[in-house]
Amino acid sequence: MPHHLYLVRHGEQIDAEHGMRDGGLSPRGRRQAELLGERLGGIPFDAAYHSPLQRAAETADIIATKMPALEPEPSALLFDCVPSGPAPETPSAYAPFFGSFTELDFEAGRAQMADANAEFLRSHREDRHDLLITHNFVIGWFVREVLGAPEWRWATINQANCGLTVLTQRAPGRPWTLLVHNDLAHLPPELRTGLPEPFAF
Ligand SMILES: O=C(O)[C@H](O)COP(=O)(O)O
Repeated sequence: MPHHLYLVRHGEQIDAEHGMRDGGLSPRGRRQAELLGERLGGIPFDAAYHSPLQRAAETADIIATKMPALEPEPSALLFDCVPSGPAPETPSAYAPFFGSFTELDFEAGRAQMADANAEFLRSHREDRHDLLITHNFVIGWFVREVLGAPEWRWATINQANCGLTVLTQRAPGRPWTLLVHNDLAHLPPELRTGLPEPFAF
């Protein structure tokens, strides 16, 4: 009775590099979403949820055009957030990264992600496939959670636009496993965007 949770980062946002807070997808982002939709087309999803932000909602709409039975719904649990702050054991090299956020960000983010984990990682008795279309930090936190890694590790787990990450629970009550992380096989090199470091693979 496996339960598969497919985590997808939204497609490339228009003007993201200029710091726009939210916006629609760029032409490249729309193409990323189309190709991801084609890749996921054969999966019998039970449900799909997306962050309410425009870049995630548009990605969900495009993916859904490839799967007419799928009706993605917005979920505030998938909103972009900062899942937690640094802890005493956080390596000092990460201090500048966390320094751009506030205690309020950390508090709200941790509460949101606790609710998101409780909702989307709960056990089901039947086979299940759920699709979540969300943000880089949110996916990093889910991966950290199932690996049992220290909280600050979410900041070091990154995904490209329309990269595919899959978490699986083989049966109710069994541990969640990381089956796939940031798989980009459906995207040609010119559509692999959204990671801070240059990458070409
Ligand atoms: O990684 C980040 O900076 C935030 O989570 C925003 O990511 P997004 O581009 O996936 O929305």
